[in-house]
Amino acid sequence: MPDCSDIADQISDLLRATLKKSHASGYVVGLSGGVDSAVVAALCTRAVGSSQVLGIYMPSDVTPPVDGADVATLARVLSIQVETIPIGKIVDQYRMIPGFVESNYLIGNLMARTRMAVLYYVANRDSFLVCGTSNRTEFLLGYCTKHGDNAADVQPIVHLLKTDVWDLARFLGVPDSIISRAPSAGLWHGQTDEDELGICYAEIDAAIKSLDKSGWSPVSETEKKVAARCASSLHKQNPAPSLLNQV
Ligand SMILES: Nc1ncnc2c1ncn2[C@@H]1O[C@H](COP(=O)(O)OP(=O)(O)OC[C@H]2O[C@@H]([n+]3cccc(C(=O)O)c3)[C@H](O)[C@@H]2O)[C@@H](O)[C@H]1O
Ligand SMILES: Nc1ncnc2c1ncn2[C@@H]1O[C@H](COP(=O)(O)OP(=O)(O)OP(=O)(O)O)[C@@H](O)[C@H]1O
Ligand SMILES: [Mg+2]
Repeated sequence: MPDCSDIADQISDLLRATLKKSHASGYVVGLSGGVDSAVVAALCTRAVGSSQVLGIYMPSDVTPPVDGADVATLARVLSIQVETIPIGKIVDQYRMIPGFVESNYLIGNLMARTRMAVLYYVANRDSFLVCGTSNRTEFLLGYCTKHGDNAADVQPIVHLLKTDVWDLARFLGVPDSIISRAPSAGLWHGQTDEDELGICYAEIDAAIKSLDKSGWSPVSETEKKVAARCASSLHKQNPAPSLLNQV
């Protein structure tokens, strides 16, 4: 991977150019206490200044208090404003759907889409853009809620693997408590990315690098698993199939 300083400069250029072209007033970022959103908030601050960055912390009924503490530490370090918008009661309203089925999976995806709706509400309210936090590993694996946490106006770190995001976090001075925590979507108690995916990020990223080199011809079992997951979630990356181009 190129030098972190070059990467941060390139991303800052993208963020400045996107904001200028849009005539928007700043960036809104969903802050979870996790490393992806922390890195994105740090990059936005570096690019456009802390007064043009607004963090939104959206705890649910299953959010551990440590997340809020890490968000507060990050806000202090970056000197950015953070609004807390709890989503528990909003998500609860979905239970009024006739025949509602209670499951971590269904509620989890509703939470991710609720956070997306809140971020766009704030963007509309303040004439801001929603800054995305997807990294290349989760983008390729489709490890995200479609039209939920992957929905944004700009995706500054989507070309970086998760292991590269950790390097960039260290370079940017993201607090250690955030860098050292296990990645989690936080959609249910005890959820971690690596448990749900069944492979650790170091192995996934090594497989992606090897696939990049071989032109995506998988050899090892891990490469086969990763490639299969990527193939089955391509619909999350591509525009919805339509006949538009045939008109
Ligand atoms: N072939 C196809 N062509 C077009 N569309 C297709 C499709 N197959 C499914 N779909 C659509 O996609 C839907 C399934 O996708 P989706 O709704 O995303 O749901 P799905 O991929 O099943 O679940 C989301 C996964 O991402 C994880 N997640 C979510 C949010 C945040 C994070 C995080 O790391 O922070 C992780 C979550 O824990 C879960 O494992 C289907 O219900 C259908 O509407
Ligand atoms: N409690 C929350 N409050 C605000 N935004 C959230 C919350 N939970 C998730 N999000 C948003 O959803 C995004 C996707 O979550 P994801 O877990 O992939 O990233 P992360 O929490 O920043 O880092 P990590 O993957 O290491 O946990 C977050 O980056 C953030 O923008
Ligand atoms: Mg997280």
